[in-house]
Amino acid sequence: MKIGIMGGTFDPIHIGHLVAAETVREGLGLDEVWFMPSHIPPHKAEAGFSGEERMHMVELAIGTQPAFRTLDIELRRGGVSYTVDTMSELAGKYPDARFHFIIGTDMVNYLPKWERIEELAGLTRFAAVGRAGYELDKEHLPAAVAEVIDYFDMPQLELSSTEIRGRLKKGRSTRYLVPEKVHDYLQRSGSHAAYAGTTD
Ligand SMILES: Nc1ncnc2c1ncn2[C@@H]1O[C@H](COP(=O)(O)OP(=O)(O)OP(=O)(O)O)[C@@H](O)[C@H]1O
Ligand SMILES: O=C(O)c1ccc[n+]([C@@H]2O[C@H](COP(=O)([O-])O)[C@@H](O)[C@H]2O)c1
Repeated sequence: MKIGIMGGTFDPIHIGHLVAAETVREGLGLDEVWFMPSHIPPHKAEAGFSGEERMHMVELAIGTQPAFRTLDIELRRGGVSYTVDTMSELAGKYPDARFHFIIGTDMVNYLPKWERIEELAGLTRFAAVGRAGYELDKEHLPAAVAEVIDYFDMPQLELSSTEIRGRLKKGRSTRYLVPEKVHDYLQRSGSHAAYAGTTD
């Protein structure tokens, strides 16, 4: 089995995440992509939506693609979600699977700062998808890391969860930027009000 792991904070999930996952699924001929919300992201502020809410929105978002699944391993483990801990747990649980961890090119230059990155590079390959404004730059990476990165072009979507949260805060529309069911959930859950006091 060839499995893509789409890790993220998903605060909330948006169409950029889905296009990234679909691009790599097709490009590598993956059997499945597992969407994995982090508990506490290693290098950024804690999410505004709870883990339960973020997972629920991921479920709503991936509903119609049979190759997409959710993975709650990091939410269940708790604490800071270091990818190396997750991938070594997955390697033990699924010895026959080959994993491809999907990241935007914004994350690539930053890989050397990831927890125990050389160990992680022995546990998974990375599939980097083009993110608007970020060129892939493998030259500054340690060889062991550069070797395990595959690159895929995707339509550039200049979109982030930060943009979605900003819109929610201002009461602006998020329709079409997130899947319809996520949009409806955000409307119903009163998240405009929930985000009114946050700072980003
Ligand atoms: N528009 C996009 N195009 C390509 N990749 C993306 C896009 N948005 C996010 N990603 C990638 O998806 C993964 C998970 O992203 P994450 O959940 O942190 O979303 P984000 O939009 O970057 O969030 P935030 O704005 O809160 O930092 C990361 O590897 C990120 O690079
Ligand atoms: O393990 C690390 O040190 C590490 C550092 C930064 C990001 N990650 C993972 O990369 C994925 C995308 O991160 P983020 O912060 O954009 O949500 C998510 O699964 C994070 O847990 C992992």
